[in-house]
Order: sequence, then C-alpha cells, then structure tokens
Amino acid sequence: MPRSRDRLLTQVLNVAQMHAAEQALIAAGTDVHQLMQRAGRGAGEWVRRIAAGRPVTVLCGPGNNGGDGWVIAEYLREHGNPVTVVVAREPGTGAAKTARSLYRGAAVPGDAAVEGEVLVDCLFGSGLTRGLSDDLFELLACLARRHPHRIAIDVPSGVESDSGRPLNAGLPQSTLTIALGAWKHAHFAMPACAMMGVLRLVDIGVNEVPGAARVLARPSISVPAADAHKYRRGMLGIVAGAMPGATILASTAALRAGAGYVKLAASAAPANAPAELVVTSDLSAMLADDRLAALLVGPGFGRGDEAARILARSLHAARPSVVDADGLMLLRPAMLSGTPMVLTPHDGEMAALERAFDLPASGLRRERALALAAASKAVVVLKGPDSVIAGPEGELVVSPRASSWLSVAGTGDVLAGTIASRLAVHGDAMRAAEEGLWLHGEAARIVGSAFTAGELACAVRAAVEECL
Ligand SMILES: NC(=O)C1=CN([C@@H]2O[C@H](COP(=O)(O)OP(=O)(O)OC[C@H]3O[C@@H](n4cnc5c(N)ncnc54)[C@H](O)[C@@H]3O)[C@@H](O)[C@H]2O)[C@@H](O)CC1
Ligand SMILES: Nc1ncnc2c1ncn2[C@@H]1O[C@H](COP(=O)(O)OP(=O)(O)O)[C@@H](O)[C@H]1O
Ligand SMILES: [K+]
Repeated sequence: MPRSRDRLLTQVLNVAQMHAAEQALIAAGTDVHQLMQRAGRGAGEWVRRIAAGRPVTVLCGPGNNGGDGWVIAEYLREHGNPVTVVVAREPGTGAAKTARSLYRGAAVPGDAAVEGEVLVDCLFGSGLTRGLSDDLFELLACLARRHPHRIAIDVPSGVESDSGRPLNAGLPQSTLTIALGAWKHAHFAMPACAMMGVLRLVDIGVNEVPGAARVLARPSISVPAADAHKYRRGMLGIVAGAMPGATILASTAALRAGAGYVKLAASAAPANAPAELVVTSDLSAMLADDRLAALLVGPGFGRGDEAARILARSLHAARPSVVDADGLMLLRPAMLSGTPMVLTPHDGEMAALERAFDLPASGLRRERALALAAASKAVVVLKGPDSVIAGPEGELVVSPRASSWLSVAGTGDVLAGTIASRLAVHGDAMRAAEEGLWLHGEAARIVGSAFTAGELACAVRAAVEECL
C-alpha cells in the first residue's frame, strides 16, 4: 500500500541513508541540480516569510549546503528581498558552482562585518567531517552576533548530523532550523536539538528508506467500541512497593489514558489513593485473574530482596508488562518471559540494565537503547530531554523535545502509568510506548509551566482527547 507523504515526512535519516535516498532519486531521473533547486527554493520561501522585506545575509560554504545558500539567495533576490551572500569558501561541487552562477545579486568575500536582520547559515550541512577552523568559526560567530534572527539550513554548521554532537564549543544558537529532504538525528538529539530553535522540514521528494527511524507523531486512539466493557477495555494491574506515592501517580495517569479498570496490589490501601482505583492486598489473586491485560511493576518498589522476589513473581505471570524505576534496577535476564514488555529507564537505570544484560555502556543513546531492546526482546523507552523508543526488531522512534518543566520528581511515574494503560488496552508494546510518550509530552504542553507530577497525570486525559 503506498504510504502517504505525511508519514514519509516523519523519517529520520543518517548521512548514509540520506545519500542513498538522494542516489535513488537521481537514478529515477532527478539530477542533483534539481534537488538543490527544490531544497533551496523550499527553504528560501521560509526565509522570505520570516525576513518579510528585512535584509538577509546568506553565509555560503564550499559544499552542497553552500549550494543551497546560493539558491536561497537568488530566490530572495527574485522576490525583491534585500540579500547579500558572504562567500566563506568558493563552491567546490558541480551543483554548488551551478547555483552560484545562477545568482545575480550581491556577494562579498568572507567578511564578518556584514550586518542585517536575518542570517542564513549555509556554511556546512550534513557533510561536516571535522570542527570548524578558527577563521570559519569566528566568521560564523561574528555574523551570528550581528543578526537577531539566525536560520540554519539543514543542520547548524559545526553540528555533526548523525550524533547531534557540536564539533566546536560555543556555536551560535539558531532561531529556526530548516531540514532538507528528511529529518536528521541531530534534530532530535541533545545537545544539538536545544540549539536549533523551531524546526521545519522542506520536502524534496525523498522516498521511504527501509529501516529508517521515525519521529514520534500524534497517535490515533480509538473511542471504546459500542459494546465496550470495563474489563475488555483493558484491566491494568499495578504492583505497589515500599513507597506507594509513585504508584498513586502512575495510577492517576493510568486511569486517564484509556484502561477500563485499574487495580493496585498493595499491602495496605494508600491514604491518598484515588476513589476510582481498586486496591487489593491479594497480589496472587490479581496475577491469576484471567482478565488482567497488563501489569506495571517498579515505581516506588524499593530495591531489597523482597522487592526482587515480588518483581520475579509478577513477571512470572507472563502478562504484557511495563517495568519502571526500581524494577529496572532489579530486572535480570532470567525474569523475562517473552511476553510484550516495555522498559522505561532514565540514564542511571539504563547503566544498571546494561550491566545486568552484559552490554557495553558506550555509543549514542539510540544505539544503546537498540542494543538493550535486542538483548531483552523488550521495547526500551530511554527517557531524558531527548527520549528515544527502541524496539526489539530494530524499530527506532525519536521524540521531539518535550517541555523541560518535565524535569521534576514523579513525571517518570506518570509516563509509566500512561504507557501501561495503553498496553492494557491493546497489548502492543511498541504502540503503547509511542502513545504513552506522546501523551506525556502533550500533557506537559497542556499544563504549561511549573506543574507537579500530579497535575501532569490529570492532564493525560486532555491529551488523549487530542488523539481521538
Ligand atoms: N543529500 C541530498 O539529497 C541533498 C543535499 N543537499 C545539501 O547538501 C548538504 C550536504 O552537502 P555536502 O555533502 O556537499 O556537504 P557540506 O556542504 O555540509 O560540506 C561540504 C564539504 O566541506 C568539507 N568539510 C567538512 N567539514 C569541514 C570543515 N570543518 N572545514 C572545512 N571543510 C569541511 C567536506 O569535505 C565536504 O566536501 C546537505 O546538508 C544539504 O544542505 C541539498 O542540496 C538537497 C539535496
Ligand atoms: N529537560 C527535560 N526535557 C524534557 N523532558 C524531560 C527533561 N528531564 C526529564 N524529562 C522527562 O521527565 C521524565 C522524568 O522521569 P524520571 O527520570 O523517571 O523521574 P522520576 O523518577 O522522578 O519520575 C521522563 O519522561 C523524562 O523524559
Ligand atoms: K548549515
């Protein structure tokens, strides 16, 4: 079935995949010059709208990123917007030389004194192989200081496209970054993603690349069927531990994310349990209940021997499960049952899991998440300012930046409860992880600033409403 371009435009490509996609387009009859025209004119339209007649400076480097800059400059000139090109290096590629020859406006040699309102950074893109030399870094930094609006084309110069690593310290902050053809990993990986401002993508006709990562997108959530029943809608069991506060937060979110029934197994009913939460002291009966669609184990669990025994017992029930927090510190390969599972580590818990699964704690975050997913056969949600979801078959979903107000205690419990609730609804671990992470980010957007984890949990309901 042909995929719609909307879905294609969620692809995230590394440099090799982007090159292969470009070669496929060339083989199908589009030449590099045409691709550069599409990219440059698409980006030029964004620049023109933002500049709105104010003077634009385009900084051009030697490669095809610089080539895009010459196309953007000519587009602006054609549309009557004042533009000056600063030539950091003369074009070195055929397509960039052609783009320069087609430009009929003003160009000055690498001159840091040029002033304007909008700077368009086309020094280097995905072809960057090393840090900027001192003269190029100075030129970029001086121009950035002289222009209040800074637009990076494809990726900000000095940022490594595949990793999101800045190859120079002190690179300027962009106000807008325009990705060309497809998203790159740098657009979603720290620290680069925090330097890029608003993100936009120009479609140049790139087709689907097998094995490509995707950006987390708004999920589609179904309204319960006409004959829905609370148990068939998904019964979630949450196993409480020594500190039930965390499971209350998880339950509060779970009650609002779609599950029909949320049950908490706790030795005593927590004082602040929501009225809708069914509390049982009989863990064995809860685990044996045929209607139990999913389990959440780990928040507020404690890390002692008793906690480890309860974790092993809970996972032995072989239900689709979410393991979070202390559960992740106690998880061992022998506890896995092969049923759908989501692990939700932050960086500290990830390091513990890597020790438990005998994996190297090195490489990019997405690579580490993929390695753990392959070793555990679980879906791994590696949390943080640049959360990623990795599936056991090599599926990879990267998250756009969520609100940094999420960096407050208890929001991880809310995420775990949200994912577990979705897992109870349909039993698909990858889908539940994606839905839960999206709902969590959206709930944060809805509650705004300086929120508590409890307020976030309550906003999950409003986030669900946006997916119906
Ligand atoms: N792949 C595609 O399909 C398309 C790519 N386009 C543009 O092409 C860009 C990639 O172009 P290129 O591969 O030519 O790469 P760049 O323009 O990013 O860099 C080019 C050259 O600079 C050299 N270089 C790398 N780091 C350097 C440094 N620190 N100091 C000095 N020289 C350095 C490299 O050897 C390379 O030859 C993309 O980012 C995008 O802007 C677009 O024109 C549209 C189509
Ligand atoms: N700076 C940040 N920007 C965006 N999201 C963040 C940031 N810091 C943390 N988060 C998110 O907040 C949640 C924190 O979870 P976690 O570390 O488990 O905290 P806790 O154990 O207190 O609940 C995760 O979903 C994480 O992705
Ligand atoms: K650039």
